[in-house]
Amino acid sequence: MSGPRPVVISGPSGAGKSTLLKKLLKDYKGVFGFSISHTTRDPRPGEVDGKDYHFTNREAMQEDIDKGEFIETDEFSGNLYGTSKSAVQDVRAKGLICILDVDIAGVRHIKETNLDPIYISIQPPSIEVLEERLRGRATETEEKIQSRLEEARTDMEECNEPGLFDIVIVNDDLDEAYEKLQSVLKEEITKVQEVIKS
Ligand SMILES: Nc1ncnc2c1ncn2[C@@H]1O[C@H](COP(=O)(O)OP(=O)(O)OP(=O)(O)O)[C@@H](O)[C@H]1O
Ligand SMILES: Nc1nc2c(ncn2[C@@H]2O[C@H](COP(=O)(O)O)[C@@H](O)[C@H]2O)c(=O)[nH]1
Repeated sequence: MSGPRPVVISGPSGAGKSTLLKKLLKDYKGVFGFSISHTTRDPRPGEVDGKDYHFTNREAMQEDIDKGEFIETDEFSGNLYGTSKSAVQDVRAKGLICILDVDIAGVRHIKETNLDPIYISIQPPSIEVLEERLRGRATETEEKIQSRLEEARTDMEECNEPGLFDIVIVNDDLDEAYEKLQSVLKEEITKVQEVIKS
């Protein structure tokens, strides 16, 4: 499919991906579109089905996976997550920059496809800060916090693997991290803005 390059955002749970993406989507209305993933986890307070995720159950999701409807899926912290082909096509059909928020296993799966996105890793300044953020968000049980921190240790080690990401952004100061994110995406943003103007 032609159009702007998609963007894959990855990084440990609690690093600040959603915070940065919400700002980006708000500041660049009509430029970006979010690929709405499927998940078997329960919605958090305030999350909306069909907006934040397609909340589903394991049986239904497995059936759709077996039908070949997903680009990639992964088991993360006891739940199934996945990007459906239609989630990406819906955004790209509108000429928008498609943003995918996936874990590091998802990044590796996407590398095997012909999507050709820009790969960005958002990292916390340290595991201690990450733990504080996860606890501060107050959305996970103690067991889930521990399992997410375990996944985070692997992510923090693997993110600097040569060729895996185009850029690793450390989200310490939010404004600085957002500046870096915008600057990596500038070329694609400009392309879409020029199409809008023409
Ligand atoms: N630079 C920052 N400084 C301080 N707090 C931050 C910063 N960035 C994000 N946070 C806070 O950290 C918490 C986790 O952020 P967020 O939910 O965006 O993480 P995430 O990477 O999207 O996690 P997940 O993958 O679990 O969805 C939130 O409470 C958010 O407000
Ligand atoms: N491989 C995939 N990973 C995904 C997808 N959607 C989200 N995620 C990742 O899951 C964890 C946890 O997310 P949370 O919303 O439960 O906190 C996080 O790292 C996301 O990036 C997906 O479609 N595929």
